[in-house]
Amino acid sequence: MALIEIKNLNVHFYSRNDIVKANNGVDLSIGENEIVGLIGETGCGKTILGRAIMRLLSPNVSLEGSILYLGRNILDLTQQEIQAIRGREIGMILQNPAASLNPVLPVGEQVAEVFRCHLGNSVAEAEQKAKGLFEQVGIDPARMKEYPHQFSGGMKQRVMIAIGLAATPKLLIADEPTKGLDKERKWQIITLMSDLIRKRSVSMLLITHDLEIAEAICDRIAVMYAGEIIEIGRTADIMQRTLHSTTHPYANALIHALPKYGMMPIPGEIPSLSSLPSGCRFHPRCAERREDCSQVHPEMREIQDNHLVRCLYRGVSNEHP
Ligand SMILES: Nc1ncnc2c1ncn2[C@@H]1O[C@H](COP(=O)(O)OP(=O)(O)OP(=O)(O)O)[C@@H](O)[C@H]1O
Ligand code: NI
Repeated sequence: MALIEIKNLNVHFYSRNDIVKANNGVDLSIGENEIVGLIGETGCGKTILGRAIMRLLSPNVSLEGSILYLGRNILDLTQQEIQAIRGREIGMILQNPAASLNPVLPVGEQVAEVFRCHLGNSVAEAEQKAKGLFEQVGIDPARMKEYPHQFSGGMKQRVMIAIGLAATPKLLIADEPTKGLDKERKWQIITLMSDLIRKRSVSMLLITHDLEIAEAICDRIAVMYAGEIIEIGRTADIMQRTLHSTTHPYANALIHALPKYGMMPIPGEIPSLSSLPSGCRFHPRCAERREDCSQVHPEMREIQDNHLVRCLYRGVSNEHP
């Protein structure tokens, strides 16, 4: 059984003037010991998907579909039930570490708290375990008494990783864990995270803009566009540049936007989630669009083993007539 099985998830926000369709018909599974990357341009709905799994969404939301966690639908759980899962079985590292840490509590306390509250450890046990964890994430335990403002961005991110992993959850949702870090720190953090996760057999949903990071550590990659998953498959199959005929034109464009592949900007504008384009949502920006792409909304199609693409023409034998 998959750890997480998301089926036909719709997450829509209702405001006075419009409906923001942040997630549309999302299907995604995460297996045990698996790292899945969720990539896509800003505003496409990645964070919302992560927050939906944790049921951390504002009250103006409408949720449809299901998110099965070990067979139980998270969307049907009571507040009490979901609270027992949050932090304990599913951990989350939020996008902004500065805002997620408590500014008036020493960092050591914030890690020890997880052991006390979620695992019922005594104060002494919790402190001991927190100390061990600080060593594992590369922070001198002597700094446990310090406050978040005394830490650099990279060090704060290490504290967040310690908090996220303290209870050894089954799944860690990491939302842009390397945002704002320089290149060297970015790779330090990502290597640290993937090592700790693999060692503890934790699965991870890694939300990122950074395709190179996703390529380096993910088993599979899901590409999101305008609230939909438009391609999902094994990392090597997604990143395979020479197989253009099997990669979604949008995923292709993302790959070619990487500095090492020519830094080609993607033309056109990111669509608004409150007025989505007809047909294929990418068609207004797609260099390969055909006539019916503006009318027919493509379904996900398996074009290779475990590789699905939402495009009318990819992988179809008459592609180059
Ligand atoms: N409570 C809300 N009410 C209305 N719209 C919302 C709400 N929360 C998020 N949105 C909208 O949902 C869309 C998707 O946001 P989301 O944060 O998931 O994007 P993202 O892919 O994570 O982008 P980024 O890469 O910039 O973090 C955005 O257009 C955002 O404005
Ligand atoms: Ni986000």
